[in-house]
Amino acid sequence: MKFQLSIIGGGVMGEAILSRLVASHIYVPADVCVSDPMPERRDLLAQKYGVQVTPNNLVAAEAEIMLLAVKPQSLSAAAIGLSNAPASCIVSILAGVTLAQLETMFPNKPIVRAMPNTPAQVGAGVTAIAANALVNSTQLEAVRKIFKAIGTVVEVAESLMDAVTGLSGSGPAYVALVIEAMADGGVAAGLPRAIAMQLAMQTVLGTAQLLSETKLHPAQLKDQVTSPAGTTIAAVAQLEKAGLRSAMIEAVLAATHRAQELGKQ
Ligand SMILES: NC(=O)C1=CN([C@@H]2O[C@H](COP(=O)(O)OP(=O)(O)OC[C@H]3O[C@@H](n4cnc5c(N)ncnc54)[C@H](OP(=O)(O)O)[C@@H]3O)[C@@H](O)[C@H]2O)C=CC1
Ligand SMILES: O=C(O)[C@@H]1CCC=N1
Repeated sequence: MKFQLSIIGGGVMGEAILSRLVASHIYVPADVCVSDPMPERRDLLAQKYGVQVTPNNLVAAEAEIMLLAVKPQSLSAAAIGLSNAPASCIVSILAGVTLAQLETMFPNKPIVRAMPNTPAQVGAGVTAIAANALVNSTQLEAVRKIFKAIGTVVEVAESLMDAVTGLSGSGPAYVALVIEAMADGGVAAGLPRAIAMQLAMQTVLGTAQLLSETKLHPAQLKDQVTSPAGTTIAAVAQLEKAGLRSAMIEAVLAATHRAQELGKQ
């Protein structure tokens, strides 16, 4: 096979995955090909990572693993002529697009559906994967290795992939909104912007680390912070009044439903 790995679509996620794979020496850059329609994008990726680039998806399809990283709306166009792609294994990170749909486009191929997230850019992503019946253990291990390079990997039933998309796939945007809003609150209370941002970010990072390392339930942590008649319970009362928890639940459900809609297009 001409390439060990090809990435169809060198956008935000394509580059995030590529950058970590090259940095961790999982692939030799010359064995990787990225296909993208934009010449400027191709030039940038070739220069920055030393990989092969092409505007032609058929060229990129000559790879052991072909990773689809285009928008769901671009999939039909990107897949033209690829139904008999020589690729040994196909991996899709597209929101909403099901294994059944991919199996129709790529008949009789081993296919893995995956949902990573943007902390992949700094190796702190989380990716859920679900494979079809044709994926063998060597191929699954190779796919796991790709996603381990960008963070942690969990295997889920394919029926849960839209929910994963609604939670962790889209989740970095929710957390970013929370951090921005916390910093705005700090500024409203008189803190300089840069310090407010640092405090907000480190509070989110540190809290996630604390929960992860101690395995405390979030409610126990909240109880540890809330002194009787103190500052925190005054804030928590406001958050409950504003429906923060309900809003977050509805947000994850809305993103899950949207992923289901994207799969129906
Ligand atoms: N962004 C995120 O946080 C996450 C995204 N995803 C999924 O990853 C996929 C990519 O998302 P993202 O990286 O954000 O999107 P981007 O738009 O940044 O990247 C998609 C890339 O594919 C290129 N492209 C368009 N048409 C074709 C084609 N026919 N052949 C080859 N390349 C093509 C685009 O070029 P051009 O811009 O010129 O059209 C663009 O460079 C989506 O399906 C999304 O659902 C999954 C997890 C997280
Ligand atoms: O917003 C989207 O559709 C993509 C999928 C998950 C994160 N971003």
